[in-house]
Amino acid sequence: MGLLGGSFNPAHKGHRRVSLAAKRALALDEVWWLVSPGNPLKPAAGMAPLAARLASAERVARHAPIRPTAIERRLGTRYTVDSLRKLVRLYPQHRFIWLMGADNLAEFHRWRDWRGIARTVAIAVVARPGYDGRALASPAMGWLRRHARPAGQAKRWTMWSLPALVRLRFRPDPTSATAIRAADPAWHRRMISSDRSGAQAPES
Ligand SMILES: Nc1ncnc2c1ncn2[C@@H]1O[C@H](COP(=O)(O)OP(=O)(O)OP(=O)(O)O)[C@@H](O)[C@H]1O
Ligand SMILES: O=C(O)c1ccc[n+]([C@@H]2O[C@H](COP(=O)([O-])O)[C@@H](O)[C@H]2O)c1
Repeated sequence: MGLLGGSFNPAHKGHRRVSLAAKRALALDEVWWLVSPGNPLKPAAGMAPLAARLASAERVARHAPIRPTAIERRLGTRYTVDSLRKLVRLYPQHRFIWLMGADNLAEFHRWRDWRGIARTVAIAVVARPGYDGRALASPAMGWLRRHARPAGQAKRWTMWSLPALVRLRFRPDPTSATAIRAADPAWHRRMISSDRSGAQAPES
């Protein structure tokens, strides 16, 4: 399974494209979207309610092998390292790979126990316009570089010993939630609040 964590404030076609391209490149069954209760590094101001963000994710993921979830709310976790440790225990039948855009890799050294994340699951980084240079020069990459695997072997990721990092290059997609919010600050008011915001386990 691929895991794409995010604020999804709101979800957009970049999330969908990246997920489907990663699914193909890594031969994944599905991509689960972890719609975050709140990114620990982002201010709460300007963050739409979880129900609206999850509803936007459900809309964007429609008819795709993508499962939007608010599982971190159910697990009571906010830091990725905690979420991943719980998911790995909860779903021993699955192997997980963490997907993230290059913008997140550029900041990865600020995440709680980021080396612990890399020791828990494999990581796939997707190129993102404007961020790739910074991501490559980032403090986390200084450590992760020695664990890099060739993209040509990406489909074998479940065989890799950890830590393992693969950089995937697809046609870059410049879509960003920041630009969408700037053009339409009230987007979340139109989202029908969903009963499912209580965060289904993906298989429940
Ligand atoms: N266009 C894109 N190309 C590659 N990765 C992306 C793209 N958009 C989002 N991502 C990745 O998806 C994950 C969730 O992103 P997020 O929900 O923060 O969207 P965003 O567009 O980056 O939002 P914001 O502009 O508010 O920071 C992150 O790992 C991010 O890097
Ligand atoms: O665990 C951390 O310290 C941490 C710090 C910043 C971001 N994250 C996670 O990174 C993912 C992407 O967040 P965002 O807001 O850039 O979409 C999301 O799952 C967050 O919970 C996690």
